[in-house]
Amino acid sequence: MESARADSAWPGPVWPASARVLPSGGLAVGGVPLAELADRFGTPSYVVDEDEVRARARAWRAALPDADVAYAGKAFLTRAMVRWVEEEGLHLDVCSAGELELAAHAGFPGERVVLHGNAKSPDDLRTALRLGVGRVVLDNTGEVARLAALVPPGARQKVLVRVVPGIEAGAHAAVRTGVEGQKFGLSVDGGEAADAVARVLGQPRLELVGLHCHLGSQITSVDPYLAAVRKLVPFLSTLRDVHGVTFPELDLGGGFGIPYRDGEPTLDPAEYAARVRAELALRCAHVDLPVPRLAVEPGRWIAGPAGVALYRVLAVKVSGGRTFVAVDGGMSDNPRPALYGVRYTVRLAGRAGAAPDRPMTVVGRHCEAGDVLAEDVPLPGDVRPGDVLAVPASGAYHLSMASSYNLVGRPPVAAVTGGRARLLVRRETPADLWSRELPD
Ligand SMILES: Cc1ncc(COP(=O)(O)O)c(C=O)c1O
Ligand SMILES: N[C@@H](CCCC[NH3+])C(=O)O
Repeated sequence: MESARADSAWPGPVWPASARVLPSGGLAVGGVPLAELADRFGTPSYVVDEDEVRARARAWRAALPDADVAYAGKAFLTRAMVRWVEEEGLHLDVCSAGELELAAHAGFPGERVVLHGNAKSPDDLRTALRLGVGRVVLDNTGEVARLAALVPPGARQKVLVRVVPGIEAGAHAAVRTGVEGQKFGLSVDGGEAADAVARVLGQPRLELVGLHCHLGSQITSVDPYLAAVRKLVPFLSTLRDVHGVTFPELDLGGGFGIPYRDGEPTLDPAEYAARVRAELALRCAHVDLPVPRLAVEPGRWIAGPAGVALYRVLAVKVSGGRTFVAVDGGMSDNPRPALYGVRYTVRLAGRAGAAPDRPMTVVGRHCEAGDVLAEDVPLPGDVRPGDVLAVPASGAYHLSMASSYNLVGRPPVAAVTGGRARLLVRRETPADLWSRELPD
């Protein structure tokens, strides 16, 4: 293998820190050339840089050593990922019995798991109790009695109540969960949150340890989190006045944004920690409340920048004055451009040094015109079938949102570290796809 060396101009912040341009012009991540990975594991495929995941998990632990940092598994979850975040001392946020079972199978301690969901099924709740999850976040009033009825006599389940602070934050309407009038949580202003708290306090088998809110996703400023503190601390003070109780925990959720293209902002954990801590201390002092222990739930911020998606170019054509580069994946492995209009960076993996001098539109192989991976991105004019394209910031909400559309099969995941690659998840095969069908 060629030895990797740094290049001054790029790779930039949208790539894993280990990304290097090799003397041949190829791009390597984790010490492994991406073109080599494309040959070995096929395309499309996802590559995840283990060291990047671990470094990002550590950045949150270092910023908030006295808080619980729960990795939001919905962003990207495999057994290896569960082990990495467990070893880095994180907690884990799950939102289904499936994610919970996977975490348990990978040996993640139940006590460090928090279960979310606006519509938890009886199976979700039973599995949570069976596996001994540390916290269940209640999201509707009906759930209070449903959960309490499942807790065995003599036991108590720790819970939080998810509240809606009425704060607008997040990159797209579909991922704004702190505003009124959407499906998550219980409104502070509307009185539903106070009602739920009263109900939980009336359930001897539930132990209410605090409030939870999650504002939304891809948030790049700390300001909305400060606004959440300013909203929730007075509410905690009212609850103390009404019920005579104070709660030891406050979970402010996740949503921390990352860059998808050069020059885009990211949220800095150290800045978040300093400003949120200061605001919390100040607001609690104002109303004479003990400062609760903080919890945060980064998903995208930890997994996103660690992932690179690889595609092989199948066709290049000019049509209607535009150049289309068609690849062997698409909206089945990355629905995010279609869902949220996200714009990605694209480079040639094998000829990374070639000047990206023409705007081209990278499209997938699926049966709809909206199957566009990257619109008008600069690529070298001589891009041709057989070239491998690398798309950074593909670690979060790619595999976890992949589908079997057109029975193309979901891509494999290869982990890289220290110049070695290993397959974590194999490619979904046609047999996997039709094996669930019953005989006629
Ligand atoms: C409750 C909760 N916590 C954490 C997250 C993680 O979000 P992100 O990946 O944007 O950090 C989500 C998803 O938005 C969520 O719903
Ligand atoms: N799935 C979204 C984010 C939603 C986060 C989960 N609550 C994305 O791809 O950006």
